[in-house]
Amino acid sequence: VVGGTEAPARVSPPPQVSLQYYSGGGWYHTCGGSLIQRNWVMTAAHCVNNNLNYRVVAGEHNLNANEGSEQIFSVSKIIVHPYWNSNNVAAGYDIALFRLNGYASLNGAVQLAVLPQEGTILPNNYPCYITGWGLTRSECRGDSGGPLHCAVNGQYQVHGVTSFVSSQGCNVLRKPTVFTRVSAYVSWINSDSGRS
Ligand SMILES: CC(C)C[C@H](NC(=O)[C@H](CCCC[NH3+])NC(=O)C(F)(F)F)C(=O)Nc1ccc(C(C)C)cc1
Repeated sequence: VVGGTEAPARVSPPPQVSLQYYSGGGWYHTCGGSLIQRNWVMTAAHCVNNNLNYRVVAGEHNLNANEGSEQIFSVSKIIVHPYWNSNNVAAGYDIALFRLNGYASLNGAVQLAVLPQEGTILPNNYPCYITGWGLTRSECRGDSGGPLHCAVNGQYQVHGVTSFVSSQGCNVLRKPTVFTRVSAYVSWINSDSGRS
């Protein structure tokens, strides 16, 4: 995130998770995600590389410190939207679901995302914010897949999944960040993640 501020610890705990991959003996943050059920995470399809071994960390605040609130899960299943085409991010469908090998405990640091009503489109200039551990200067890489939080009737909902920015970088005039509109995928999410 460019021009952001550190999240107030433990205040309105976001459903933000860190998606990490294993390489050369260590785990690396690669994308954000949102906890949508105790054992399901929603992220961007462009975050998925089938050659990588992933884990999900919920209750993460400082990536480089163990703060005691972290809950770490391996991933038992990855569902990428069937229409996702990695050669055409502009076409959309940049959304994927990770099933966790366990159930997150919900507490002060770990909460579920509230998804919007199917089809909801917020008015222009509606105030929303993004969270993530992405880079804060050159690119914003690492924020991909993370949540766009918008308050509706006093309740924060995850309306977007961070998808892409201009190839000139993250904070370019007249080149807005593009999010996958979650409300267009609510039935797909509910059917694939076994939600009622
Ligand atoms: C150096 C970085 C900033 C390049 C930039 N990267 C991105 O936008 C990446 C991944 C995009 C998925 C497609 N591979 N996403 C992000 O950085 C995110 F904004 F999500 F955090 C990009 O590819 N942008 C892009 C890609 C395709 C288009 C088509 C619409 C032409 C436009 C911009």
